[in-house]
Amino acid sequence: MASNGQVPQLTGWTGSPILVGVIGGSGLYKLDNIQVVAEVSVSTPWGAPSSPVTIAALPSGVHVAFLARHGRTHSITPSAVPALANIAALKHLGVRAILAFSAVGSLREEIRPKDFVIPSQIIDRTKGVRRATFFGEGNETGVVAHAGFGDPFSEELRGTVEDIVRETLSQTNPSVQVHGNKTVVCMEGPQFSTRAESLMYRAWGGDIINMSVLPESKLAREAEIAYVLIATATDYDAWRPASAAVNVAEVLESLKANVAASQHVTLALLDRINALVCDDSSPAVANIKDSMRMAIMTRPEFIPDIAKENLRFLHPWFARE
Ligand SMILES: CSC[C@H]1O[C@H](OP(=O)(O)O)[C@H](O)[C@@H]1O
Ligand SMILES: Nc1ncnc2[nH]cnc12
Repeated sequence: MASNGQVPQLTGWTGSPILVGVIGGSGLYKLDNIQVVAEVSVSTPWGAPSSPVTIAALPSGVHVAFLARHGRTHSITPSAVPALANIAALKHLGVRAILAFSAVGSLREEIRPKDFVIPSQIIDRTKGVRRATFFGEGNETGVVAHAGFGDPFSEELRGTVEDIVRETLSQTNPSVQVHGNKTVVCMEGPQFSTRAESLMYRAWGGDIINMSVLPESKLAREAEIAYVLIATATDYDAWRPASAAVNVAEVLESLKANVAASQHVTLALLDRINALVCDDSSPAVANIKDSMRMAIMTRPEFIPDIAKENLRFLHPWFARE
């Protein structure tokens, strides 16, 4: 913070690369108890992110980045989140790992409202209205890439995040349970599901449901960023016959406690995840780095210059081939 108490507003970041980014979901619009050192308005070839990126300094001196998915005033619908700009902005700052928070509905009795879930799989129920790739659309028409997405979350970080979340909450929020290896259904929204849909998602093997993990996680994969979802349950969606179907009032009731717990969890995670990704040879970094080079089908001489120029924002190696 500047000596006049104002946070410097920047248009770019010239400090050392920021390795860990946090995307805050519903209710989580800022990080508490971490010193904010700057706010950066990053402009990307895919437009402006949902909010300026807050740069914060941990007591260790490590810098981290924070972005509010729906904007700081929650004014962006799930379908309209500028996910390409959000991921590109974080990548441009140097981010190698994203911890993405999300409020979710529970499709299982044992996942109770206020519990935390670190999922391992996704079922896509979005409706094709969200641009879901950096390759082959918009100014990037003419370059085709197929990223691997069989394991949609970082397999190298997911278990560690789950352990740290469990360890932290056992001290700060002992009644909260932490669930791993679950499947998140991502629906379009903004309306919640019908009871029939909710029952169908259970039959498909869905454990939790949100409106946000796609295309965010796909774009992170294309940006070669390790991505982990930290889901906090707010409700039982619409599948329980004897209970009212989910509504916003019910979500808000759990959200306050979930956000307070998420702040504890974030503080505990940031230094440790940063330590895991600061080494180039760590599996979390090495296993994803350059993965997109192998995923591009179009020969470099056929890729339009504008596409190369834009994609260089994400992958500096791109236009030089
Ligand atoms: C407020 S209920 C529906 C809304 O909440 C979740 O948002 P986020 O993932 O950003 O926490 C869910 O995905 C919906 O967008
Ligand atoms: N039941 C639900 N469906 C979709 N997104 C949600 N976010 C929180 N609860 C949800």
